[in-house]
Amino acid sequence: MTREDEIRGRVAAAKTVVVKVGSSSLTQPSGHLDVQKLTRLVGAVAEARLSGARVVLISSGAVAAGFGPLGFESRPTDVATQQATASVGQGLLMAQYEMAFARYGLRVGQILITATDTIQSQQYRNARRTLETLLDLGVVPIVNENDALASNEIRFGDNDRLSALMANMVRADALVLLTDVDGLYTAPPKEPGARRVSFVPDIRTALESVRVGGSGSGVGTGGMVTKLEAARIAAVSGIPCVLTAAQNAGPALMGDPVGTAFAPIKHRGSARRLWIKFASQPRGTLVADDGAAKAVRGGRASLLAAGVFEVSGDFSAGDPVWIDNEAGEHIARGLVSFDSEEIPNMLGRNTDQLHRILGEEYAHPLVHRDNLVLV
Ligand SMILES: Nc1ncnc2c1ncn2[C@@H]1O[C@H](COP(=O)(O)OP(=O)(O)O)[C@@H](O)[C@H]1O
Ligand SMILES: N[C@@H](CCC(=O)OP(=O)(O)O)C(=O)O
Repeated sequence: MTREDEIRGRVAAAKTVVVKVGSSSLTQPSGHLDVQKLTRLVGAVAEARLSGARVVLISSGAVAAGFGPLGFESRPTDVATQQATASVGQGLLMAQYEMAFARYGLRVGQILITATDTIQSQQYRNARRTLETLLDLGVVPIVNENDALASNEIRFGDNDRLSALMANMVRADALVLLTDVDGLYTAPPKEPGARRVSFVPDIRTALESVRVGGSGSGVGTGGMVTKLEAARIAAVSGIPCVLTAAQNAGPALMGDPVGTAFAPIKHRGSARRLWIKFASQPRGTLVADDGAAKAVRGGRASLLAAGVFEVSGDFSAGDPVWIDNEAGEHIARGLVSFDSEEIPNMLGRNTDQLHRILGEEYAHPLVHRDNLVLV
């Protein structure tokens, strides 16, 4: 058996699988929602579900479903109107999914998610618990970014990365990315001579032999760039990934050699840490002295106030921050345990001093090692 066959086999045997479908696979050429395409996709997902897999569907398409009913000729371009359109379209999109899955006797549940909602450990655990419970109940969770509320800077930006993060969160055995091309090509598919790549053994070196571009459809957002990012997040999370056209959803889920398969390059790491690494948008910086930087780089140390001499940014306890070294290089990111105003008083003080001068609640690391990832 080749390595590719093994990866395809793992996708077919997945107990939990995350399937992501992009706007370009759910829309007509005009950009409006294409109910037939959605219905066909649901057929493939329902079949996997009814054969025993737990399936999470990450679906774009809220803006596509909303702009027609609002009387717009085309997809709006300004953020506020896009967000309002998504708010209208999300309900319409879910109504179509509910109807389509009901034909198979399946229930769906909606989850709308934003980066900031899920970066703090409490919310992360809540999201994870809700997803697990939905899956235990046999429901197909349908996830989209919370477009109506997410502000531009903190958006995941597209659903590709979100799908890989969700695959992590639910500890999926496979990720299937569905789009409007039948796989990764050696160059943007419109270019003459571009060929489909059927297997990527190591995503870290894939970009040496392929050229990727942005969205070709005008309705998608990330193009192949964000799909490869998603495949990379999956690969470093130990999750096999297949990228193919939405029409191939059924065969892809059954392990047939369609699209592009990406091999995982690591065993499964800590899902929580990967989430911090890939989903967080740091809101400030703690500058560590040489000793603390070395300890953090070593991999198992928390960042103590004693080893930090500078803080910048405006953040609250639980927010993500950069940890920089004295040369100003980012060495790690982590979730900080104190508000930015509390930290100046703590800098350079050891745990005893913090306890004595500021009180017990300050005698803790600025960033606990469980909430810290190296970059
Ligand atoms: N090397 C490549 N291989 C395949 N597709 C590519 C490549 N470079 C750019 N693309 C473009 O990426 C598009 C898919 O991304 P996108 O439109 O964002 O889809 P979705 O809405 O499914 O997220 C394809 O239609 C294609 O035009
Ligand atoms: N969340 C947005 C879509 C984001 C988007 O276009 O993503 P994608 O088509 O996956 O590149 C929506 O539902 O319209």
